[in-house]
Amino acid sequence: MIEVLLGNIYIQSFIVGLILAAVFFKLSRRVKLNEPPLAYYRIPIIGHTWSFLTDCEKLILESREKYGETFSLYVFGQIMTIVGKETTHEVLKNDQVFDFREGLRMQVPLHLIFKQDMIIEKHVKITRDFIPGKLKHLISRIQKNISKALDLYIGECEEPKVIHEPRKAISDIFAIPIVNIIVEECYDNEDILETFKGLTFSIANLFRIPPVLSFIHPWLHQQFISIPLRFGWNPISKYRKVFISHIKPVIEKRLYDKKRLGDAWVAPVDVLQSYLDDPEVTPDLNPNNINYDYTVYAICNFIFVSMASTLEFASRPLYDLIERKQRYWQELYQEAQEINKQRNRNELTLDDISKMVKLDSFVKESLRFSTSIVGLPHKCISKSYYTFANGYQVPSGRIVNLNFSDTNNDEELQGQNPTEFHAYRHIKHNSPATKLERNFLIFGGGKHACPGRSLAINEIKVFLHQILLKYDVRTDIEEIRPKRKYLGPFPVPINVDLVFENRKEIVKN
Ligand code: HEM
Repeated sequence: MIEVLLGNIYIQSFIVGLILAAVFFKLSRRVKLNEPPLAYYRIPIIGHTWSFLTDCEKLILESREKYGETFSLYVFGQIMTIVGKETTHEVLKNDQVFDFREGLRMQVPLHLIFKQDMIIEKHVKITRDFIPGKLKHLISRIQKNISKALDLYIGECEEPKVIHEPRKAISDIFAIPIVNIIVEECYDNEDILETFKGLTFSIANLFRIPPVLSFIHPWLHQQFISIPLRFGWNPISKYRKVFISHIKPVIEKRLYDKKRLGDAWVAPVDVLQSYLDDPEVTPDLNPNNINYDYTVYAICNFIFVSMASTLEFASRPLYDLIERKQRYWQELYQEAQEINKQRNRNELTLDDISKMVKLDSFVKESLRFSTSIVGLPHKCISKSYYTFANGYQVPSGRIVNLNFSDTNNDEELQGQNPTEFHAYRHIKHNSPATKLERNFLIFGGGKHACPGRSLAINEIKVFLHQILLKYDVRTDIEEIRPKRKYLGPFPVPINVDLVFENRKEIVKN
């Protein structure tokens, strides 16, 4: 019967008419938006993808010049909007409309890796409470651990010592203080160190998978990258066993000591303890009743967020310093020595570290130069569309990227010669590296700005301070920067051999 009906030409025309009417009705109800100009491209489907990957700097600069502050590009099968210095803060401040986590999810489904959104929320809260509240206490441990790690991975260099793959050595050095902050007892446990680093790199590598399927539809890429996770594979599963075998005895001992000593028990100051203090994880202080699954995912989330960015950016200031050795090394050494003398070579306090103003400004300038050309993808999550203050409108679901180079190259925001590395440009504005400002975007901005930034900056400063006092570092390679400056929008990491030698001049009190 149905076949007969469908075979009838009148019925067929009626069905096609209905479908067309439905499509027309839907389209006519869609509000016509005043979208940002879509930059011209020659090849359909490919759009701007090729130039975005091979010469992003030129593509962004030329599009900015031609179309103004806000424009769109067609990359990997979807339109992305790029906003410049005027609109960047509108995106960062408006977290009800522009969501960075959702933006990241389009690339890697972090919510499936860490299982629950709640873990991410709690993690952010714990970082916000823990880092500023405890940094004063942690700074002593950070110094001891960086010093130990330097001894371990660089050591005494009576004779010049070549460090091959310094990026790896620097990651190893930074992993030690970070692990110590997460689980105090485990910082020198090799299995745990390897687990923490392995986990960070496994998740970070997922971001490197090019979203080729997005050429057909972005949804397909998201499904493709989620398939292994939906079928039970998870980068965390690989490390779970080692993790639990080491963390479980630590948790059991803490709970046992707490019960035994009562008020006399001094709780360790670390991230694990912040989770153990949560009644959801440890409802009755019973070691047999710990929500280990939750603890593992929560700690893994902390590891990934704190390690991935710190390890990514930690080596850059050292390379910048070596590249500009003639100009800055001696001056920064003198500042380090002066502060060291004032403290009688005792451990530094946070106040002492904040007195390293030249080093701080140097680190800030180095990080300013480490930002990608465009980045921090935010997804527009408003119900139907959003209208920017400049009048342009973007539909819900649109990815909005920030044009960092527009902010970085602006003379009004950065001062004279913004494209040149000028280490002390931030001193006169009394603007330390941890301060969130319109001209410094590496830590984002608004309500979701990085809550771990004071930890990261202090670690980098302590690391450089100790290097300056102990070593003379050089490279025998003439051009340390790779020929190609950017890979897509990201700066190509520098990783040339470094030669360390003990500093000949003895530090005198
Ligand atoms: C040089 C090192 C670091 C860089 C460049 C960095 C950068 C960033 C950026 C750009 C964001 C997004 C900000 C936004 O949405 O506006 C962010 C968020 C975050 N960072 Fe960092 N970060 C670093 C180190 C750390 C460390 C060491 C921790 C933890 C101890 C940490 C914890 C977090 C958390 C929890 C968030 C999410 C905040 C939220 O969603 O409200 N970061 N970070």
